[in-house]
Amino acid sequence: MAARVVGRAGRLALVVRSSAVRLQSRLHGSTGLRSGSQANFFPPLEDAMLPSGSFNNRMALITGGGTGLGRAMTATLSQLGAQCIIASRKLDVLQRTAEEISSQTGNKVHAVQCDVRDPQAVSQCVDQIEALTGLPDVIINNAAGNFVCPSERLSPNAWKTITDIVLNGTAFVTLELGKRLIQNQKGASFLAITTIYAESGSGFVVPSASAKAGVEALYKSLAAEWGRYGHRFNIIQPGPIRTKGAFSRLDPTGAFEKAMIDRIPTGRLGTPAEIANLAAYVSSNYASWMSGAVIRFDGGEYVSLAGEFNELRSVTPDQWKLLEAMIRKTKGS
Ligand SMILES: CC/C=C\C/C=C\CC/C=C/C=C/C(=O)SCCNC(=O)CCNC(=O)[C@H](O)C(C)(C)COP(=O)(O)OP(=O)(O)OC[C@H]1O[C@@H](n2cnc3c(N)ncnc32)[C@H](O)[C@@H]1OP(=O)(O)O
Ligand SMILES: NC(=O)C1=CN([C@@H]2O[C@H](COP(=O)(O)OP(=O)(O)OC[C@H]3O[C@@H](n4cnc5c(N)ncnc54)[C@H](OP(=O)(O)O)[C@@H]3O)[C@@H](O)[C@H]2O)C=CC1
Repeated sequence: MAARVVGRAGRLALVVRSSAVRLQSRLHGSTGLRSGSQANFFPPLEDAMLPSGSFNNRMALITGGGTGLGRAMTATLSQLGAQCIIASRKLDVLQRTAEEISSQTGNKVHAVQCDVRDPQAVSQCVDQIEALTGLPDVIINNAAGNFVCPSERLSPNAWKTITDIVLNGTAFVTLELGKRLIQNQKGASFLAITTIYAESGSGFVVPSASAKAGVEALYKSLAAEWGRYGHRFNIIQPGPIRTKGAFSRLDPTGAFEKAMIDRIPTGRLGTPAEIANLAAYVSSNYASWMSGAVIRFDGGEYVSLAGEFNELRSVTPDQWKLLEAMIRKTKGS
């Protein structure tokens, strides 16, 4: 009896699987029933969302602001009136970005070299910022390092490099600025950019997952402790958004991108402008009651990966009739 049930279930699974695969390949190539078409429902809007002038007379520090998502956040804040400071290791990249953005927005963007792994360099960078603009009102901890690697291949220095940039770097920048802001009785909005796997953990990016989880604990803890000094601490967990920095280190051959898009319910990657709008909102006075928040911004990827039954999206209506009939026939346990 048991063998008959297993046999029938096995045959059904095969039928369901093979017809789903046939349908998938007819509609969308070899994999992914759902990629592409539903993205039309979710077009990305690229223009700045907040009223112009929302950041007038405000200073914003964005670490890693020379490239990728940090650059997009800088462009949006600058467009909305902020004077921005971007900081990272490569001064030439920072200077190019700063010139490009200020020439478009008419607002000054300053470039300051800083390796966030070095607490002394961070302290000197903050000295420079104080001299250039005064202490910032907005701090976005966006700088990061990452690469995919089986954990058994990680050297101690590989582990240290990622955790130093992501966790220690964020802590050094946050503590240095926090202490000086407290001394000067000035409030500020702190935002950390983490990732959806800071919550779940993920194989093959273990130093990054561990360090990003640490950043989330740091920001939630300080949200509780430093509200009394006028500081807000929030976190954005982005899903996949194409940048050279991330994609060259996480998907160097491009082999995983389609599978990744297929599992995103909104059917597409995010865009830098979309996350820049969210970061601007969280950092603005429109969000002055938001602190300790963790905002997942991933097109639905996290819940899509988490739900055990989500693969049933590929079951067709005819197959559902068959499945329902089988389930209804079952009596007792
Ligand atoms: C389908 C998937 C596609 C995309 C997925 C998209 C979204 C999913 C969620 C994504 C989350 C993304 C999170 C991110 O953080 S993306 C940000 C990526 N950007 C960067 O990493 C920019 C900065 N990175 C760097 O500068 C370098 O990559 C590095 C290595 C982090 C730091 O450079 P540095 O010069 O300081 O360090 P090195 O001396 O080169 O290396 C130090 C140490 O690490 C070892 N190492 C380096 N690379 C590797 C590697 N690929 N594999 C294993 N080990 C590596 C290196 O050998 C050194 O160790 P020792 O030899 O000294 O022992
Ligand atoms: N793109 C994506 O899909 C996702 C990105 N994220 C997060 O978004 C943020 C931005 O990533 P993204 O724009 O994609 O990638 P980038 O590689 O473009 O950005 C990383 C930035 O960090 C800076 N940086 C690296 N190491 C240091 C250091 N030691 N000191 C100071 N700055 C440093 C780099 O500048 P420099 O080399 O000049 O130092 C670079 O500008 C990161 O926090 C990342 O973890 C999270 C989830 C998904």
